[in-house]
Amino acid sequence: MKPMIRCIDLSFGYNSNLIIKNINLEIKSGEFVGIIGPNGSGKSTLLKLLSGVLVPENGKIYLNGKPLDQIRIKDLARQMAVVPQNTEVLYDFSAYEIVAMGRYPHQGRWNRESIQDYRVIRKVMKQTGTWKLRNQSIKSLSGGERQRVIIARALAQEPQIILLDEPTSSLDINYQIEIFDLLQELNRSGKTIIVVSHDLNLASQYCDHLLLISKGQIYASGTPDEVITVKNIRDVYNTEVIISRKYSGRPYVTLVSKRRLPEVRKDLPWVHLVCGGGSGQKIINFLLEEGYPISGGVLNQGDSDWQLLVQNDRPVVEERPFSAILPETYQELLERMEKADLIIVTDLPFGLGNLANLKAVLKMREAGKPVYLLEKVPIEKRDFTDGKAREIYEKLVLKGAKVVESMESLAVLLKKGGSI
Ligand SMILES: Nc1ncnc2c1ncn2[C@@H]1O[C@H](COP(=O)(O)OP(=O)(O)OP(=O)(O)O)[C@@H](O)[C@H]1O
Repeated sequence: MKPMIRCIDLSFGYNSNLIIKNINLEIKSGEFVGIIGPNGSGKSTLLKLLSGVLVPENGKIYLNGKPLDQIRIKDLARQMAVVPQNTEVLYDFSAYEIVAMGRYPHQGRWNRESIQDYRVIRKVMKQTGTWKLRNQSIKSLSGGERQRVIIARALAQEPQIILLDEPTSSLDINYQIEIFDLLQELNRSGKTIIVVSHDLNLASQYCDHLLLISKGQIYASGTPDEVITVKNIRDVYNTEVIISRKYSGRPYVTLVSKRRLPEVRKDLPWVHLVCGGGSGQKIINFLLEEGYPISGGVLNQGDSDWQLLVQNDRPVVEERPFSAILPETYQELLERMEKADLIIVTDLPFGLGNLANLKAVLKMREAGKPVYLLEKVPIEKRDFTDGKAREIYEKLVLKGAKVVESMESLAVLLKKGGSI
């Protein structure tokens, strides 16, 4: 599919100061794109270039294959609507009148409002929950209500694309969620949404694609999982964070004061985790927040536990997606496990592809390394190796590996020092 928006070598500066430097990007129809980045990195400037408010110094922008600078203003407004950062309205219009202004690209110079205009205005005001506010003065509305009216005005243009510059910046958390829910609904109904946001967690939760801007360039572009990583945030914001995936399944950023950063604490034992398929999420979150030095693996690239460890910059012994553990990876695993002070095995399913993990754990236990088996789901229910996994598991228990039934009791044991 052809991109809806395409930027080639885009550069722009106010005066002689280059703010946007050689940006190349493509946005497809139906995408929900978030533009994130620190203050002054150029997010609003990029949005203004995309909407044609600013003209690039160099490079080209195409909208549906046509150069943006060759599209007449009214035609552009039928395809693209903008919700600017400052939605302060100076005049005392009613909410209805504000939304009606969005119909201008569909009206001739002297045209009055038609039945069709009225129908669209009513539809978009109902869609945004603002119809009941239609006779109220825009000045009398709360920030959240006013923002929804401004979004309704954008929708009244009946555009394919809506660009929004920090639409939730002055809103409380309730309205923030409400606005992003509304954007999601609009996106699901087919609109392409491009939103600048300072809120990494809202952007991560709602957007399919993120552009992380740093010093006028795209530092990272991809899914929230690809972009929201400890390393990217450290590099671009110069800030330490912990990334977890507690509720939505999307990366969630927790800010950590540099003073109490639980960066790998040297006084805590090194924990190696054998996990996979999300079975390690809770324990990884706990260990990261407590500052344990941790590693994991063997994990297949792309696995959710692999993702969480990699996003948090922790060492992982990895294998290609869907590939079984190869002999050289097994060797690497043994070396990694040898360095650890203890090993935790979560209640992951075992198949022939990852059975070598369990073999390595047994080898370590035989050499005296403490091993904890976190077992909420019994091994019989997750053994897909015709009993081979169960056999190793039983040997492990015989050799003194400790079976722990809940994350909470494991946490208590670890706090006591973790030795068996
Ligand atoms: N009209 C202007 N004239 C001169 N410089 C400007 C103008 N608008 C923005 N700038 C400068 O361009 C740089 C990028 O600004 P921009 O508003 O695009 O950043 P941003 O990433 O949206 O920032 P923020 O998150 O603080 O809103 C900043 O250094 C800013 O001071």
